[in-house]
Amino acid sequence: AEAPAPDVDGIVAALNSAMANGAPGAMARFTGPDGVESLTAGVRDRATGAPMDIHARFRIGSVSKTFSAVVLLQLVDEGRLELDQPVNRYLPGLLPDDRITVRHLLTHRSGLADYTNAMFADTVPGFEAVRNRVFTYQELVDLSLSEPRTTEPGVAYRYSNANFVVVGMLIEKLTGRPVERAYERRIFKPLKLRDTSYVHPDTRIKGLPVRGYLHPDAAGEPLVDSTEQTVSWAQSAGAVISSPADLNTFTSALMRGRLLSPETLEAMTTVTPTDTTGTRFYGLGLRRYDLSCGAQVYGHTGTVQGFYTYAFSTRDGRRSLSAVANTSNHGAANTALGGTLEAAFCGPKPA
Ligand SMILES: C[C@@H](NC(=O)[C@@H](C)NC(=O)CCCC[C@H](NC(=O)C[NH3+])C(=O)[O-])C(=O)O
Repeated sequence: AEAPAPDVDGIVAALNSAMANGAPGAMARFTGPDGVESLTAGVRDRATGAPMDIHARFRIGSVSKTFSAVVLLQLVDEGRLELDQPVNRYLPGLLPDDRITVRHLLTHRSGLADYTNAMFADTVPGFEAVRNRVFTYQELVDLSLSEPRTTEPGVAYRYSNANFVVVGMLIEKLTGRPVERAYERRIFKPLKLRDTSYVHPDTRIKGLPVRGYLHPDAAGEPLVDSTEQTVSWAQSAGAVISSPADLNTFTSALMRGRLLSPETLEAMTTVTPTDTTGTRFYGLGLRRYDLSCGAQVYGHTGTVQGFYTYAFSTRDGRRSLSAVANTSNHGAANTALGGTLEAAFCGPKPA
């Protein structure tokens, strides 16, 4: 059946709802067979009042995990490593358990603890303590290993940033270059993602920035401008900067098979449930959301101080939606922004 046209009013309503729940601004960009819809609401800068701008750049958080997964899977396609081999075969002595495989990292089934839970237990103090820090990959792995494993390898899905820190270490070991070189040569340049960059540990967003605002835990406390930070606590798990159009291009090109072999893309999109709702799944560095109309969309969400992002595409790559709100730790705003997915991919709600 032909896909429904996007519900543009529904997308706008979701952006306004994100603002009603604490986001200074929000925007969404949909690409489909009938063209592009670019929608903005509110401001990208509270101090100047500059309106949200569809060409502005922002921190995409864990959508970076999909970029990292693509690079590692390209190395699998090139025969440089195998998914079911132990991580320790490629990074000798790194992990205390030889049973943890490369696939366990990409599926969040390694059991490596997520050090960000402790790091950001107190949102603003935690952020201020690390916003200008530069961590080595090893320091982040050590933070993870200082906490107990969360599952026996392969037994259960336990989301952890540590998994994609190790993915970054694998990329640098196998390519002999910093991870940003791999992103640039293998994804940014071939897809002409001119608004997309990996500038760690630089703290600035180059080009036209969306400024991000962090809500303190205590209600009523003023927002914190969290735009400038190293994101060194995440790196290959969350430090990419991009734009709505580049995220549309990336998710569509990925699903169209422009970045990986058919077999590896098939492996990437082979998912298991992440919860009991029957609508949320994870493959290899990739989420699948099953929407109310039956549409299945593939991509990732991203949470980094001051920014919440969705970047999803249909399996055929013909339709894609990217959306961002410039606040992060107001769950209601994040859920409201998620309404853009239903509106974009399912069309108007039946009357
Ligand atoms: C879950 C999300 N993961 C990511 O994007 C990664 C990079 N971010 C995190 O793990 C959250 C870090 C804390 C954010 C902070 N929260 C707190 O400080 C809570 N006390 C904030 O909301 O900005 C994803 O995969 O979609």
